Amino acid sequence: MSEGDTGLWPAPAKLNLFLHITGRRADGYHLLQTVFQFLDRCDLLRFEPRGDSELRLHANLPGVAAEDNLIIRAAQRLRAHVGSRQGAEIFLDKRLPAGGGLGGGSSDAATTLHALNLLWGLDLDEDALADIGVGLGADVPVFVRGRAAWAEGVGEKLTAVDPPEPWYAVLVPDCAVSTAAVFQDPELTRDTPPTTIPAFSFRGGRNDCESVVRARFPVVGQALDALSAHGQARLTGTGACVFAAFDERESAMAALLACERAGWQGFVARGCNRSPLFGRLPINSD
Ligand SMILES: C[C@@](CO)(OP(=O)(O)O)[C@H](O)COP(=O)(O)OP(=O)(O)OC[C@H]1O[C@@H](n2ccc(N)nc2=O)[C@H](O)[C@@H]1O
Ligand SMILES: Nc1ncnc2c1ncn2[C@@H]1O[C@H](COP(=O)(O)OP(=O)(O)O)[C@@H](O)[C@H]1O
Repeated sequence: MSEGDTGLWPAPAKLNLFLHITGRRADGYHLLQTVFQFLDRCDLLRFEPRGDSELRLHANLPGVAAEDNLIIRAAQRLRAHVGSRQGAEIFLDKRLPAGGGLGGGSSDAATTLHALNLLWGLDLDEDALADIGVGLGADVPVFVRGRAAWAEGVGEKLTAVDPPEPWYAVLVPDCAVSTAAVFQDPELTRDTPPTTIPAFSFRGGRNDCESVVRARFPVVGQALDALSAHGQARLTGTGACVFAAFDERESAMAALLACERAGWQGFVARGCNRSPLFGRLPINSD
């Protein structure tokens, strides 16, 4: 798929600018406070109608069966919600690392909900799509709504915010971090006192998962240390990706190049408070 193809739908990455764990629900899920901001780095999807009820996925994502892919699961939930049996041919050009804390799977699901809502003429509003999305994962609603957000609860209670939109150098350590394993670790900090939006500085911020991830996945700690030589390095989500913010693209590129010379892989991307998906959608384009 080439980016000039007008039939392409972007599914952007996100960063967690900070992540505090403030408690735990009776069902074991953790209560969080976090800020989500999008990146202009995206997976690309294409959707074509079918004359039958088949949902077919063509994806360059080895290791994830089509029926487990959040794209197919999103399409099935959407159909179940409206009682439709419409089919689709779906193409995924996976560009974001999977399982890196960049939310690519959740973002693919959100883009699928918006695109099939349009393709199938369902006319569901954003609230309905976000409700369908939260059943797929706590991160899906923020991608459906497409606005940088302060998030609470398990990540589904969203308040739109407008942090600075810096350039980020992102390192992608060669390891997959299991979100469930991090949340099960007895050493995890679970009692950070809740803070408020006005009290929070969008420039800084701590990730409560960092010490557990450093202990379990030394390569992530090494990536944080490598990037720390150039800026304030943080973990996104439960990792494995780490990032640092820069005012200028050139500074982010210089940091990335220095890390690449030391053997790391990564990319530079711009922070966006409006999801790149909004450039594609006919709704909410105010
Ligand atoms: C913590 C975040 C921050 O963005 O991490 P990343 O996935 O982005 O790294 C996300 O909210 C993750 O959301 P998501 O990736 O959808 O997690 P899920 O699949 O719903 O949950 C995976 C497992 O993690 C644990 N879990 C997840 C979220 C949460 N608030 N509390 C939890 O305890 C649960 O054990 C759950 O079984
Ligand atoms: N479309 C998809 N893209 C990426 N991962 C997917 C997708 N569908 C299902 N998955 C599964 O979800 C897991 C988490 O994916 P992802 O959202 O990329 O990471 P994270 O939750 O760390 O931000 C992957 O390891 C993979 O097993």
